[in-house]
Amino acid sequence: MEMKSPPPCPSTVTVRRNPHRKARATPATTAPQIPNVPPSSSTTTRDIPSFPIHDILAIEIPQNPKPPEDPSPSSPSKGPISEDLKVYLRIRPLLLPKLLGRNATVGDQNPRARAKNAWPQNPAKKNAARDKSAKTKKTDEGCITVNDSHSVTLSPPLALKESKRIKSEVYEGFSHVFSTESSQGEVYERMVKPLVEDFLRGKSGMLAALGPSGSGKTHTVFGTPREPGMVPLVLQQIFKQSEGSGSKSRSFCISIFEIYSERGKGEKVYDLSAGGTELSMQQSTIKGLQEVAISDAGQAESLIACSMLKRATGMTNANSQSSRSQCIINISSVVNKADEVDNNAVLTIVDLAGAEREKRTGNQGARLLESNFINNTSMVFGLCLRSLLEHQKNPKKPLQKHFQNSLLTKYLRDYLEGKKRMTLILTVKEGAEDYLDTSYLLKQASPYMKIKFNKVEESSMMNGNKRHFQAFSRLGKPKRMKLSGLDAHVRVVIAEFWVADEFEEGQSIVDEQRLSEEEGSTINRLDVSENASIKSDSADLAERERNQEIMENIAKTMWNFLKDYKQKLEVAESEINSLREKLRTEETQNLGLRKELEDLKSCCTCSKGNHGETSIVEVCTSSEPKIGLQGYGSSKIDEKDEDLHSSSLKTSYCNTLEKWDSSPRQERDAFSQENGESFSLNMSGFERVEKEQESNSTVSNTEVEFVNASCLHVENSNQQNCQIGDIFSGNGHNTQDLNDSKYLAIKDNFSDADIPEFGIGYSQSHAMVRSDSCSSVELDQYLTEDEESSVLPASTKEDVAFTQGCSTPDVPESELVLDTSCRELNFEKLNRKPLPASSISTRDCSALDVEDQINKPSEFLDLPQSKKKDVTSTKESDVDVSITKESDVDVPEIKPRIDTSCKPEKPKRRLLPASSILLRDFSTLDVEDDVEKPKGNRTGGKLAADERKRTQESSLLRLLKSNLRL
Ligand SMILES: Nc1ncnc2c1ncn2[C@@H]1O[C@H](COP(=O)(O)OP(=O)(O)OP(=O)(O)O)[C@@H](O)[C@H]1O
Repeated sequence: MEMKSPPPCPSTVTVRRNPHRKARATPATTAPQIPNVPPSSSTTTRDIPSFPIHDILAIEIPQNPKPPEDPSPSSPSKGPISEDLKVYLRIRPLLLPKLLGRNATVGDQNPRARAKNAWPQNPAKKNAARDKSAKTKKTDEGCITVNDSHSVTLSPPLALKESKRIKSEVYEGFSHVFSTESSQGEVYERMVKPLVEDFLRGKSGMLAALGPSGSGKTHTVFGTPREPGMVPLVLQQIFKQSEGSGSKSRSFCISIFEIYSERGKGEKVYDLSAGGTELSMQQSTIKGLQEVAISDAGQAESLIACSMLKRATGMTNANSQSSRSQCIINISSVVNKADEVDNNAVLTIVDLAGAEREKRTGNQGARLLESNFINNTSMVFGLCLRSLLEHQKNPKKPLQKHFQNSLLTKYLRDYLEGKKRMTLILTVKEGAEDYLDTSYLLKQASPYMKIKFNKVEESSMMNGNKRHFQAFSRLGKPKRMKLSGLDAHVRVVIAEFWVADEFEEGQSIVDEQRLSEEEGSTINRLDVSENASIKSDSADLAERERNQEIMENIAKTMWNFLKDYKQKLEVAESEINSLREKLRTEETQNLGLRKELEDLKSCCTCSKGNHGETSIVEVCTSSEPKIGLQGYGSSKIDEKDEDLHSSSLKTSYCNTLEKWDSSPRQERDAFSQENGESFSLNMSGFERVEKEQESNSTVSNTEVEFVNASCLHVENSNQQNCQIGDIFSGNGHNTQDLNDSKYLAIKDNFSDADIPEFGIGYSQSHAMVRSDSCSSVELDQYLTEDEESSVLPASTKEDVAFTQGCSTPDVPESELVLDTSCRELNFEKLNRKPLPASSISTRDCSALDVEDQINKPSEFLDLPQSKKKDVTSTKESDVDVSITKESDVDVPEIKPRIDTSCKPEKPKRRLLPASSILLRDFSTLDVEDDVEKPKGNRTGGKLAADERKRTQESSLLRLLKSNLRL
């Protein structure tokens, strides 16, 4: 064994304390220099321990606070006590030439151990090399010395010390410092074995190796066949312990993958197991990562060896086989028996790619890009731990999410956030040329020793399913946030999707978690049952994640659909509101129109009430025969009535016309002449009542449906007898155009031989002619009802509406409205003051003195017969003749109304046509006066005629009185 005397104590030593850095003189506490023991054989090294002078020195100087005792490998867990992050430090020894091999790079070679060139050399060069070797030997004495098992002293190289006056620094607080002489076994025993035991007890853990390139990370983790690393030793320990216990209830799986960035284009995950391909990472889960079940350590070692052959490595100036990727190994234990108390756990071992300095490695091109990725990952890893430390120191300081910046930190998120226990091993090189790398690492990593883990006593169930359980939490929160705007029904529907698929497992986990919190001992049994399904859960994890994505898509789709539907509903509602507004407006307008219509109707009704009443033209000189024409108001006109008037009257009209036409013209003329004065009312152009009503709503027109005579010719003698004339239908005396003009001729023939001829004709088809002009009927016969039949033709009797109540011959209730709006009256030849009926509107005539009416036409009677013809031949004179009878009380109220819209020429003399007598409200009528008062020229002064006249008057008086009694 090669013994080496301890190096001379430096005058001043800088001891680095975490977090304080204080340089102080520690002459007595010089870090014990671990003898540079050649790693010949581990067995030899263990058999012959080195001189314990360092331990003795460490004991004598108790100034430094004693680091926390490392838990005994065999000591059980002390429960959920907060533990500090364990940080170990391993110092790689300077490699001997024989260990480096022929292919060793310059960086790997120790100048002292460099193989000499077998060929003879130039003496000058040989001397120069000797000098250089001597100088290098001086500088490579080492920059780091182990003070004790928990502290080291980092001494800058002489050049730096002289030039930059950098002082030595003491770094203490490590869980353990493995000197260059420490073997793999020792490292395992002190550092990894506690993790393995916890792992076998169901505690998950992680071991991560950090350090500069070539510092021995890979060597520590994987080792060599001769010096197996931590992974092989873990596997050996696992199977050894399992075999020792004789229990086959536990099975183990191993998975290995790497995170690599080729040429710095991005991080990728590769499965390093057999048949492994590129993988993808979602959140903290590697999708498709193979877990290979292992049954013994040899199988596992061969598997790891094969995996390491696939790992990305490269040659740099710092390391001939420099790792270019982050390698992660997961060893999981699965408990097969339900009654097994032990828990399931995962032990993760991470071999990080070493940080590199460009000057040191000399990387260029793709290698330099890899260096950037490696350094970036190391930096992110350190930032996460620093953030965790600061967060633990000051809880108000939020925990930064640096883990998002690299896949490695994403995968190790739970560890980097202090949720799982983690162990770090820092590897450094003792060479002086590695001072900067070592110093940088120690400065950065030494504070991590203050990191604490408060919840390391998690159950295996929680460990194994925590991520799974958190996945449920992460699954639910964002969806519920998104679905917060949905109504309850949709939420229920979506929740059913979740519940149906995932709630069963989640609920069981939740229940068991609750039980684990409430019942500490019972949780293990539940864990056993849960652990039985852990393997299937992990196998179904990908499927559940896929279901999760599907459900998220469904939720998004439903959300978008409901959003669009809501918008459409809003639009529809707005349209409905607008339509409602329009409807209200229309209703208000409609109401207004209705009111206006009602007003108009009421006005019309009033007018109709005044004028639309049943009008009856009853012209009779005695009770029988009576010729009455009933007219209806506009509202009461129907086809029946129309037919009545049209057909019946037409018949009579035609008959009359026949009679009239058949009579010789001379006779007619003679008749007119014989009757002396007569007046004619020329009424023409009456339209149907309905048309008139529609056109101008002239009530008077509507009331005279049946009296649409173009001309009303009343021939009246000067006799004072009631004039019961003939209403001749025809175009005046000319009967050529019967439709256009008609005559209403009331002829009062006072001669006994003469029979009053009464004819009413109205335009077009409605014509009524009661004419007996050609026949003479005695007045007695006329007045006698029995004789009526003989006087009146059958047709006439049928066609004419009789009003039985009217016994007063000359006092019928009638209303004569003469509309002269379109009347064309020819009064040019009216020299004898004829009073045309058309010129008289009886509508608003409140009263009319019958006497005057009877008396005044006397002048008209003086007209020559030719003049009369001219007057009565006027065509198209619109005359409203309304003859209304409301009561049989003979109080004639003649309401002549003259529509002056056309302002016809006012007749010089008023003639009182029979049609102008408004019998409506005819309250009083003094027949005697009527008989007596008529003035006019009597054409004949025969005594016999007077006698008959008196007889006639007396008869009429009797008749009138009888009617009045009725
Ligand atoms: N403790 C040790 N004892 C003996 N040899 C060691 C020790 N540590 C490392 N080595 C050797 O040093 C060389 C580099 O070690 P290693 O490859 O493990 O460094 P590294 O930190 O992994 O480098 P990189 O980060 O570049 O991968 C290897 O040849 C290895 O055998």
